Amino acid sequence: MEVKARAPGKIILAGEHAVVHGSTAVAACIDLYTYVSLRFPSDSDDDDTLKLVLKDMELNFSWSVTRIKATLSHLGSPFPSTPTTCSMEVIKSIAVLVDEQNIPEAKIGLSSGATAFLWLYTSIIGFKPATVVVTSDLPLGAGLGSSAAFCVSLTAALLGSLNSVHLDKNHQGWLTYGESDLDLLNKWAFEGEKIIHGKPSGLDNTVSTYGNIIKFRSGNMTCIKSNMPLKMLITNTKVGRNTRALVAGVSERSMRHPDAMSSVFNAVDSISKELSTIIESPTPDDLSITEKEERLEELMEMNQGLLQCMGVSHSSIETVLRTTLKFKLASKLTGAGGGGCALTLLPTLLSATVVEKVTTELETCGFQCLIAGIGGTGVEVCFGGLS
Ligand SMILES: Nc1ncnc2c1ncn2[C@@H]1O[C@H](COP(=O)(O)OP(=O)(O)OP(=O)(O)O)[C@@H](O)[C@H]1O
Ligand SMILES: C[C@@](O)(CCO)CC(=O)[O-]
Ligand SMILES: [Mg+2]
Repeated sequence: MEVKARAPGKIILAGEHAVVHGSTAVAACIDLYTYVSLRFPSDSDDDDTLKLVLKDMELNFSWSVTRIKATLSHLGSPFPSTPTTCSMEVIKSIAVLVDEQNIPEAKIGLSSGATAFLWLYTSIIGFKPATVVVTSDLPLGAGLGSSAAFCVSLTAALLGSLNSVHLDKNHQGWLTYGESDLDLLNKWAFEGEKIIHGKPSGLDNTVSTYGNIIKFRSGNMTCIKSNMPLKMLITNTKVGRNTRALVAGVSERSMRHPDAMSSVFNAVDSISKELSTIIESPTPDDLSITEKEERLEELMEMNQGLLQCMGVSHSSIETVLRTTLKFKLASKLTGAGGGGCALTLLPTLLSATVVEKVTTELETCGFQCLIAGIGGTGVEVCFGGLS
């Protein structure tokens, strides 16, 4: 049997980092996906290996199931309906299994992904041989939620292989999970994100699971129905960074300056709330589309200033801000910052010539630009053929 799953990446319109400290954030999924295929060997195959193939990275991991079982069977796996946090002790045991794979130094960042994989696989499936193949449209470690899309798509494929989920396995093409299965899936993906991020807010896995545009605060989400066109240029500075280190850096700063940082987080909370109100408010209302766009641009600039206060901007992001400002366009970093991607609002009346000019200038700096569709469906699974 083969189960395929795909989960989208995301952009954060407002509230990254502050959301880890209890502020509101607004995020939308984008139409770039991570894909997972899960295949169990037939009973006649004499196969004792669990394989993880990271196709885009040209990396093949393979573990003996007997060896994994010797390391983890004391946990009582599998426990698919009880999402559980991987303890530090178990992370260390899994790290030994991952280290044995001799990941090249240049790709060592993938070890946290491999650790999350082993935790999710053994917790949900147990000790069974299988081959899991992962591919992704998303740049890794660039602020577009690759870690969450990885955890969500993997969990979707794993849960999809169980008989306990409520899915029509004869359906041809992509299928969405029902609400209670989605809730379970999201909880497991959050446990995977904890292994990769350290202290995630849950925003990224939630938007990848449920899709749409969401407002999120302290683990609770509300879907936002946008009443205006939202076209964003995404610029990838290609400066690598790691969300875990950036999140830890903000927490350290907030321990050194608790009062000042709490004011920063409060200001971000107000920005996210105002931004979601503007997006949702009916048009024509008291504000025209252009007026709404101007307010959004101002809020994005304010949010970017506060992200600078948190210490997560980067000279490459400042270059994007300066370049887009020459064309009177507002930008902010998106995701964890420290490099990675920036968002630029493209107003409805902006001419195609200006979009082309700004894109060319950003690309001349060595950056990569794209316009993604935002706010579509979240995670999906597939058992049959895909047309
Ligand atoms: N397709 C994938 N295959 C394996 N591991 C992955 C994959 N995608 C992400 N990861 C894991 O997630 C890590 C990147 O996560 P990180 O949170 O730092 O960045 P991001 O999720 O792309 O950005 P952000 O969290 O700011 O949105 C990778 O180093 C890897 O360990
Ligand atoms: C930086 C952060 O706010 C968003 C990363 O995409 C971390 C998180 O919310 O877990
Ligand atoms: Mg991430």
